[in-house]
Amino acid sequence: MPTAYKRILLKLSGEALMGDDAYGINQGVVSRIVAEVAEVTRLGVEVGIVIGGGNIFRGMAGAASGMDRATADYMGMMATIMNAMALGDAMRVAGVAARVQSALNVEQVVEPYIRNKAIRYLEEGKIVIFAAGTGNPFFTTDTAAALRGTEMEAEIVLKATKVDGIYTADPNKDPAATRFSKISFDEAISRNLQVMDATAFALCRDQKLPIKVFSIFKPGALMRVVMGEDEGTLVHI
Ligand SMILES: Nc1ncnc2c1ncn2[C@@H]1O[C@H](COP(=O)(O)OP(=O)(O)OP(=O)(O)O)[C@@H](O)[C@H]1O
Ligand SMILES: O=c1ccn([C@@H]2O[C@H](COP(=O)(O)O)[C@@H](O)[C@H]2O)c(=O)[nH]1
Repeated sequence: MPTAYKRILLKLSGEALMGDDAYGINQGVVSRIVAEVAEVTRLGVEVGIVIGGGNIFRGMAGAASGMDRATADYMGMMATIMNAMALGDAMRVAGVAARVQSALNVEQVVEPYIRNKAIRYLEEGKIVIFAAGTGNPFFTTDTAAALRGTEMEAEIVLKATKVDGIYTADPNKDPAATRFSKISFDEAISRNLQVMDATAFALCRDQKLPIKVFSIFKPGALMRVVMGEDEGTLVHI
């Protein structure tokens, strides 16, 4: 069976990397994610990854506690670099070819984001892990996923998160919330659904780049999404 997509941009939740731990990176979780991504690349799918930072630092929390927002956001972006390095190293251990590129310059540690080089890596079958979000404060890694997905000419952004799709309300707060199997960008934005920020939704809508939201905790879900099976919630034009 052919895959539904040739090139995908996978947004991995930072918070999901904690597993059952209180913070940080759970190696068991990271190894399982690496195995699932590797399985997809073996089918010939080109994979770019944007990783979040919520397991280490979230800028809004810093700002809420009195820290300058931009400073807090730069700390958040640096947290995503740590996650990207951990993921890249787990890929190396698993024998999976991967490169980390950062939107903030930390050249002694990882290479800078260079669009053409990233595309070449993807064409060579290497996974590219995009670190440091967009490189700008006041944004999120969801928006970075929309941006890199557009730049890489991916066919879809896959948001792998802690819930199994988009609900009428946050399912962690409202047990009566029901899941959409698909929803338009306009409806997701007008309903102000907080699963993804409005900037990310708007960029994907304008670039006609669909999004699929699914659970990172559900084994095999990534493969099912890549095979075009019914999984999670599709956000469409
Ligand atoms: N309408 C909704 N449908 C689904 N989830 C929602 C909704 N509204 C809010 N959420 C919340 O959004 C969360 C996912 O977004 P969040 O930004 O917290 O995580 P992430 O982007 O996957 O992770 P990170 O920011 O750590 O990288 C879910 O865990 C859920 O609690
Ligand atoms: O483009 C970006 C991306 C991220 N940030 C900051 O990093 C943290 C962590 O990212 P999450 O998307 O929440 O996982 C975020 O809260 C921002 O503080 C950023 O400033 N710019």
